[in-house]
Amino acid sequence: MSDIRLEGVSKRYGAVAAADEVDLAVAQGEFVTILGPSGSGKTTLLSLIAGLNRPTVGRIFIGGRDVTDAPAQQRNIGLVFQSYALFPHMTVLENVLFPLGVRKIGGAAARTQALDALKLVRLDGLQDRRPSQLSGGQQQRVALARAIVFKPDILLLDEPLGALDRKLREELQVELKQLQRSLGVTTLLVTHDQEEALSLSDRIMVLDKGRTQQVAAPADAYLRPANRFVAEFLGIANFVGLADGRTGLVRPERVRVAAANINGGRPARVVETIYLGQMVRYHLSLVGEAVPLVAALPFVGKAFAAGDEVAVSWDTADIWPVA
Ligand SMILES: Nc1ncnc2c1ncn2[C@@H]1O[C@H](COP(=O)(O)OP(=O)(O)OP(=O)(O)O)[C@@H](O)[C@H]1O
Repeated sequence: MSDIRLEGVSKRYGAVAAADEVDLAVAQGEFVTILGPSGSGKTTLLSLIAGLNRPTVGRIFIGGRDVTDAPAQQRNIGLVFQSYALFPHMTVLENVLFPLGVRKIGGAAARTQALDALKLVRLDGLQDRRPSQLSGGQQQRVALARAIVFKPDILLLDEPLGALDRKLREELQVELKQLQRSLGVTTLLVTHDQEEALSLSDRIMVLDKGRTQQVAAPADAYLRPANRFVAEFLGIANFVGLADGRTGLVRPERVRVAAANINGGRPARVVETIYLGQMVRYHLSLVGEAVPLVAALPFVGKAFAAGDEVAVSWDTADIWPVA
């Protein structure tokens, strides 16, 4: 049974369809990420599921129950936003106790539950501090503890790591994934960060202008995108002409680059070499066709330089036709 189900959900603001006939089924315990550019309707979808907003048409089901007209407080959902939205005058513990109080859970039981949640997000020992005495990453952990402390059926996360620097963000991504898996809580995450979506999720949903472009496992969407928009949104996309007149996608990791005089391939010139640490990225131009091409290869101590003539090739199995 699906834990979250959207059936033909639309949300219109005048002429703008922030959500446009969206269907989605999220399984119990699944981690689905909603990905799309700014204004594509990601936050709108979360707010409809949370009950902070009503769809113009369509139905929303949680745990098989039609909640389309149910108020937010009847949905047992944990929410985390990019702005931590902690209560500044309360301690960490009081912040985490808050949703329990709302649910009439108090006393020693509540305290134990809150301290357990703080332990899960690795904040044990900091319960008496105020939010202003915590780092951004710690504050977001408090927000996460507050969202899980009452054992929600569903966790909705709207750009929860958006305000953090890259390194901390990557650390918290791993923690978030582990926490989600250990709790087994059905989770919907909103992000505009492709890497975050690809690395964290069981499935991703790509949105554009309120419409679903694709719902698929990360590797599927990356290598077999439903259309050109998804291909370009999920990473660097090389488009090559196919013999039958169609266009094919080849991802940079699937492009081989060799010295020009070695075993065939198509002649190309290196336009730019970008060293990325473990990887090196070549911006290439196919000779005679002026077709730009990007290749990403593991860096093994030696790289081609701008101006070098090289030979590029790829396996036909690595080409995906796109509309
Ligand atoms: N209350 C509102 N009134 C009018 N239009 C709105 C309202 N809320 C959202 N919209 C519009 O709906 C569309 C989708 O907005 P939404 O915030 O869901 O996008 P998003 O993908 O979350 O964007 P971002 O990544 O920038 O947060 C946008 O065109 C936005 O301007």
